[in-house]
This record gives sequence, C-alpha cells and structure tokens, in this order.
Amino acid sequence: MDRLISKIRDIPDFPKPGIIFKDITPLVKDPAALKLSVHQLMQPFLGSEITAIAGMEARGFIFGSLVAWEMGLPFIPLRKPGKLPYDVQSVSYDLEYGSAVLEAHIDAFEPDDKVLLIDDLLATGGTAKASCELIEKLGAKVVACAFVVELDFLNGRERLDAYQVHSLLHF
Ligand SMILES: O=P(O)(O)OC[C@H]1O[C@H](OP(=O)(O)OP(=O)(O)O)[C@H](O)[C@@H]1O
Ligand SMILES: Nc1ncnc2[nH]cnc12
Repeated sequence: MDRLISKIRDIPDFPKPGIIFKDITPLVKDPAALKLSVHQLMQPFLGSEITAIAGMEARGFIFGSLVAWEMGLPFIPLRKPGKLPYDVQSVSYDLEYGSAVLEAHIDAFEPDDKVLLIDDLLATGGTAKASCELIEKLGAKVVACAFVVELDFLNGRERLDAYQVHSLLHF
C-alpha cells in the first residue's frame, strides 16, 4: 500500500480554505499503481454475489468502470444533474465542501441486482449514502461500498453502517 499512498498528493485549501484535497491524479497517471488499486478494490468481492458495479461522477467513474471491466460486470453511472438523456431518479446530499445532486436512469438496475458501489474517496459519507439511497429507490440492493481513500476523521463510515465498507488507504 506504500506504493499507493505515495501517489496521493495533498493540495491544501482546495476547493475551499481549510480543506486538504486528496489528489488522485498521480495515482491514475501511474499504470502499475492504477492496476494495483483496481485489483485491491475488487479483491474482497471476487466470487461474491455482486451483479453490478455503480460509480459516481466523476472520479468514481475512473475506478468503478475499471472494476466492472475486470470483474466482467455491468457498470452503472450515477451522474451529476441534467446529464442523463432518459427518465431519471434523483437524490440530493451534502459533501465535505458543498452540496450536490446525483441521478440515475430509472431502468439502470435490474430488480435482483446486488450492487458494489465504487468511489475514489470517502469523506463525510454524504455522497456514498445518497448513492446507496438512489440505488435502493431504483429497486436494487447495495451490498458493499469500496473506496481508494478514506478520511477516517470525518467518520463517513458511520453513515454506511448498513453496508460492508472496504477502503484501501486511511488518512
Ligand atoms: O464523502 P463526501 O463528503 O460526500 O465526499 C466524497 C465525494 O467528494 C468527491 O466528489 P466530488 O463531489 O468533489 O466530485 P468529482 O468526483 O466530480 O470531483 C469524491 O470523489 C467523492 O465522490
Ligand atoms: N478532502 C478531499 N479530497 C478529495 N476529494 C474529496 N471529496 C470530499 N473531500 C475530499
């Protein structure tokens, strides 16, 4: 994991004063580190009941789609508002530095889907909790959530106590 930690860059006061932004661009620029992170994200779920991978725009798309590709499972994008062309279900939520909305197509999931939610980072858990609510509103079941980075001091994990939570790096 030292190899991955060294690829996370701290940017102080972005996007607001007081926030230390964890920049994953050095990690995704390094093919070996990216491959390692994708394999570590999916490792606990190999041979499990998972039938679909969901990821949140935008950084969740990077890791989520690679995990879906590697596991041979469907990838379902949870998008920022106004981007999806068909009928949508929406959720609004707060995150570490603002508030936001996510949307998914009403037919995004199959009724018996068991979903693994993937994102780059767990901070307050607002994004992940809202994503789980969105998936459940659409009739699927969230089994677990997996993150490259978890900011332990923001206790986001507590908001996800109904799910298995897997994080590669803790700060
Ligand atoms: O646990 P939380 O406090 O909700 O914060 C975590 C979320 O914040 C970031 O996304 P952001 O909304 O900045 O969008 P981006 O991926 O488009 O940069 C990150 O990728 C997570 O999705
Ligand atoms: N500190 C942080 N760094 C990167 N992404 C984030 N999303 C929420 N908080 C964040």
